[in-house]
Order: sequence, then C-alpha cells, then structure tokens
Amino acid sequence: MTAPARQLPERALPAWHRAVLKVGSNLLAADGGGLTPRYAQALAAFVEKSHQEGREVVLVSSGAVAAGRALMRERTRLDGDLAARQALAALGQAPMIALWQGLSDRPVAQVLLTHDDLRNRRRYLNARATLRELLTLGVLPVVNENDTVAVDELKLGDNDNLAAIVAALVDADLLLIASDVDALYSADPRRDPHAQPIGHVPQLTADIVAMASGSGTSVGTGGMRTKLQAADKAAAAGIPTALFSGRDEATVAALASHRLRGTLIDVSGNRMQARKYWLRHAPGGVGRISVDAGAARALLGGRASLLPGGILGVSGEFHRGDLVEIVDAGDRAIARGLCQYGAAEVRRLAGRHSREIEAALGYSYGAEIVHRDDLATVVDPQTKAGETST
Ligand SMILES: Nc1ncnc2c1ncn2[C@@H]1O[C@H](COP(=O)(O)OP(=O)(O)O)[C@@H](O)[C@H]1O
Ligand SMILES: N[C@@H](CCC(=O)OP(=O)(O)O)C(=O)O
Repeated sequence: MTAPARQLPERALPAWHRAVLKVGSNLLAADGGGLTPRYAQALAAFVEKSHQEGREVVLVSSGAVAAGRALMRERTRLDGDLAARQALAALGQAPMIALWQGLSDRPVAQVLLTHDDLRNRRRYLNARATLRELLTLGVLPVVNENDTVAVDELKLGDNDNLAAIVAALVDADLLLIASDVDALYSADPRRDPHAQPIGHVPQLTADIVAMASGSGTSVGTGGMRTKLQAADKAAAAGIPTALFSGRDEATVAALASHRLRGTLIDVSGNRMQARKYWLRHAPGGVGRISVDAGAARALLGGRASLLPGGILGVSGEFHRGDLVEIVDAGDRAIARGLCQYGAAEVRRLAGRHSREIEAALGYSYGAEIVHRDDLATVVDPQTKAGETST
C-alpha cells in the first residue's frame, strides 16, 4: 500500500553541487516482488541530468536483500536469521547494481561499506579517497552496506543512516532521501488518516522525532525513524536533508528544477563555515608543515590543495588523517588541515612533484598532501602581514 498522497507545497531546494541520493527498497522492489526499474527510472534520469549540469551525485541504494529474496522465494525458508539475510544480500547485490547500470549511460561503480570501514580512520580516509576518485572519473558510485560480512552488532542496519555518513564522508551539500512516503507526517500516514504533512523543519527537535515510527512494510527497514536519525547526523555535519516520494514522477522531475515537494530538514548556519570553523579551532595540530612562498600564496587564495612540491619541511609527529598546522617560511601559521600522509611520509615527499609520490613511497594516497576540502586558512593580522610580505 502506498501512503496517501496529499497536496504538498513546493519549496526551493538548497543550492547544491554534490549530493547523496538514498533510494529505499520500497522503491526498487515494489510490493515485495523482485527488482523493478519502475521508480528507479525517473530517479536515474534526475541523477544523469544533474551530472550533465556538472553536479555530482553519490547513490546509496538498498534493494539487495529484497532482490535476493525474490530470486530464492520458492527454494528456501530464507529469512529471519542473520546468515540467511547475508546470503540474500550476496545474491541481490549484483542484480541491484545491474538495475542502476541499465538506467545509466555512465559506468556504475559498486561500493560496499561496513561499520568498521567508517569507524577506522585509515579505512574512512580510504573510502573517502575512493569515492572522490570515482566522482572525478565521472562514474556513478552506488553505495550499499556490505551486509554479507557485517556482523550483527556492527551492522549499520539501515541505509538511511549509511547515507548520512556517506554524505559527511564526501562533503555533500545535500542529502536526498527518496522513499514511498511523500513527506514527514505528524504521525505514520499508513495508520493515521488525519496525519498532516510537514513541509519544513527548521531544526530537528524531540517533538518532531517523536512523530516518526518504523517501517509500515515488510520490505522497508527503518521507516521514518531512521530517516530522522539520518537527517540528524547530516545536520551535525552541516548538511540539510530533503525527504520526498520517489514514486511520484512529477516530484522527482521537479528536483531537477531545484524544487522540492516533500520535507526539508534544515541546518542552522552554513556547512562550509561550520567545517572551516572546526578545522580552525579543533584541538590537535601538533604537527607542522612549512611551505614556500608560492604554496603559501596558493593556500591563502582559498581554493588550492597543498601539494608536495611546495613543502619545505616537517616538524613534530603525526599520522595520516591528523590535523596539522601549515606555516610559511617565516614560521607564521597560514592554515590548518587534515593531512593525507603521516609525518615520515611527508618528510620523504617534501619538494617533490605529485607524480613522484608512488615512486618515493611505493604507494600513493593521492596527489594532495592536504586536500582543499580539508583545509582552512588561519586568518589573523599577523598572517595577513606574512601573506603580503611573501
Ligand atoms: N511520521 C511519519 N511520517 C511519514 N512516514 C512515516 C512516519 N512514521 C512512520 N512512517 C513510515 O515510514 C515508511 C517509509 O520508510 P521505509 O518503509 O523504511 O521505506 P524505505 O524503503 O523507503 O526506506 C512510510 O511508508 C511510513 O509508513
Ligand atoms: N542493505 C540492505 C538495505 C537495508 C535498508 O536500509 O533498506 P531500506 O530501509 O529499504 O532503505 C539491502 O540492500 O537490502
């Protein structure tokens, strides 16, 4: 059963360049059957149109378990216990990816993530680097939980929460959650005919969270509860969330014109400002990287990454992923950022060209020592003086 359609006002989507789009099982395996492109088609068209406009979308797609279940329906009792669900997921991941590939002109890349990958700092950074690389390559990344290896107590369990974590991982500007329900309602609309849609949530409060309950279907996992958890996680990273019906073609088409018919869960303040503030003020930064005048000028310009060629030296010890301070030749702080390499590695790379990284280390985590997304300039009068004197 589809939740009742009620008239929802349209509003502008927040401006975005990179978004994560989560598509739930209910849209891909309607009515508990096998996978169907019925609703995925319009969503894929939106993703492709966004790509043609120069935007980037990471898809977080459910549907593997539902696909596996449909394949095995007559063969076993498969359901219930964890091993059975894991087997169904293993069966269904390939058809789910094939569904998206069939709807996209670009190559589709499968990314399976577990809780461990997102908690462990090195794996987190590697997952992030891989997703960034896939976006740079112009392919469509399709993320799902790696149900087959995730053990019960470490399972993320629902793709709403996974999508929020991925949104923060790739520094998305927006989290889009397509579901079978067209908005957040004051109560589950499947159960309460008087439930009212809520178009705009300026901030998630306990009262709003209390409106949400679990999934009303056997196919969906978390219901509205996990969607609000996801919105809360995204908001903590400064990312707004849009909830809408992936079953309504007009709603999906309107997204491409930056209009939302659904629920917008807003964040206070600007995402980039929040991130830059964190980078400037977070504790840490025991390691220091000194850079030459050219690199200092490029970093202070605000849009460059720190490359090895501009590095003069390193002091202190730090690991890959740590926050470091970047200073100019006169030892004045000019920026802070998350370093892609450990101190010993940066020492070996100082002054070299990015293309020499692999030869120098035997491996590479990418051309940037500190990526521009992970970097904030330190703006103080002393720095400004340093900038003009270099
Ligand atoms: N307050 C609420 N507003 C809207 N939907 C709700 C609410 N509480 C529970 N739900 C249920 O959440 C369902 C959507 O979640 P879910 O079944 O997990 O789908 P998906 O596969 O898209 O993640 C809706 O169909 C609806 O029954
Ligand atoms: N990883 C599971 C999806 C779990 C899940 O969150 O499902 P849903 O609530 O439909 O988004 C699968 O691919 O079947």
